[in-house]
Amino acid sequence: MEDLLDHISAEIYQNSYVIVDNFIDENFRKALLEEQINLVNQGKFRHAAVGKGGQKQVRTEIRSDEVLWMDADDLSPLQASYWAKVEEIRKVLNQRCFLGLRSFEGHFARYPIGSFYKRHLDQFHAVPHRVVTVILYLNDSWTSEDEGVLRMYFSQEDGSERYEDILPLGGRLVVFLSGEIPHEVLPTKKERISITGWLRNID
Ligand SMILES: O=C(O)CCC(=O)C(=O)O
Ligand SMILES: [Fe+2]
Repeated sequence: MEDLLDHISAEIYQNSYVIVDNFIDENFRKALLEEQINLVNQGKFRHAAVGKGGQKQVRTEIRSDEVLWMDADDLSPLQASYWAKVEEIRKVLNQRCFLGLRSFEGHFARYPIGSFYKRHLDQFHAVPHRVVTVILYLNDSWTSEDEGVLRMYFSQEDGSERYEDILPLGGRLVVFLSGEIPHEVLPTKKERISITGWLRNID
């Protein structure tokens, strides 16, 4: 974990994003996935909203995933174990990148077949406190035919833009600066399961 934390902080510092494969081992991934599927089956997931506070609304033309927010005071042992790993990332990013990260918030996400999340930034006027986005994919298998990629956009020095498509491979962790990298989830052809969270500069 030490080397990995070094790697994550160095990449965030230099490139504003990092992708780590096999961030969790297969047994842990399968257990988290099973727990999440049970919660889905219990009807606990809701259409995700966009915006914040009074502005919050379900806009399925912008995002059509379903989410369940994690309750920091009521985490299952598996969730607590993932939370602890994110806590390590939070600390190393503060030490090496001076990001002043104070807390984490996160939700489970389920993208049913055909769902997507249009291009956006995770940090904007309504949610200014999200500094670092942390996504963990839990899917059993994924190929390019399943689509549903995370597309991240990068502006280049000549003013043009390039993008990179990231498959939501199980065990893969994606970390990036919430206010710097516009991204979207392209329509998925297979149910797509993940945990998305944000390290914030408030408590
Ligand atoms: O699941 C993903 O790949 C990205 C999700 C996302 O952009 C978000 O929830 O803000
Ligand atoms: Fe996002």
